Amino acid sequence: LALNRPAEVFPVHRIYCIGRNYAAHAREMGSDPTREPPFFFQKPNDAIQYVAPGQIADHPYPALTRNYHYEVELVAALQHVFGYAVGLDMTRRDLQGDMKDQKKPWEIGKSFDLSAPIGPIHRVARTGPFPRGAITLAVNAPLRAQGGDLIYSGTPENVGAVVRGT
Ligand SMILES: O=C(O)/C=C/C(=O)CC(=O)C(=O)O
Repeated sequence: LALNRPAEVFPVHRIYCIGRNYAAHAREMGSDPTREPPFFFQKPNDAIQYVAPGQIADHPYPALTRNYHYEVELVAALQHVFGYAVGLDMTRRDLQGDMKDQKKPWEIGKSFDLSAPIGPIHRVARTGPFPRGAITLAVNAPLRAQGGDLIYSGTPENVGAVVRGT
């Protein structure tokens, strides 16, 4: 995975995502954030779709779903914390919902090719830590969402459906 300086890369080992890390997102998905702590799920390495700064990526609308969602998240690249990036935890929400109903793992809804688009990693040595700050996503222009191993830290709230391109 590329860093924000040319010719430097971060070798990705595992991709962990934190589920229901933000109370507002737990609520918007219909669960009660006071009843359970956050938890982890994983995406495979080929979920990564690197998007260079200033580029518009061609992201395929995946098979099987009729309700494909974006979730924008702060990503921490670990070696302690080596750096930060902004990533999307793309979600086949209808398939995830079916698995939730059956109390089964969410893999089919969360863990598929290109389901983890991500920008460059910014070294923490240059940025410093982020004790607070906004995470924003512009969907076709307007702002919609705030908010070794990569930790997708969970979406704050305001997830939304992806509209199939032409
Ligand atoms: O509770 C749900 O129905 C859905 C939760 C998620 O999709 C969890 C996340 O991916 C997150 O918290 O970012």
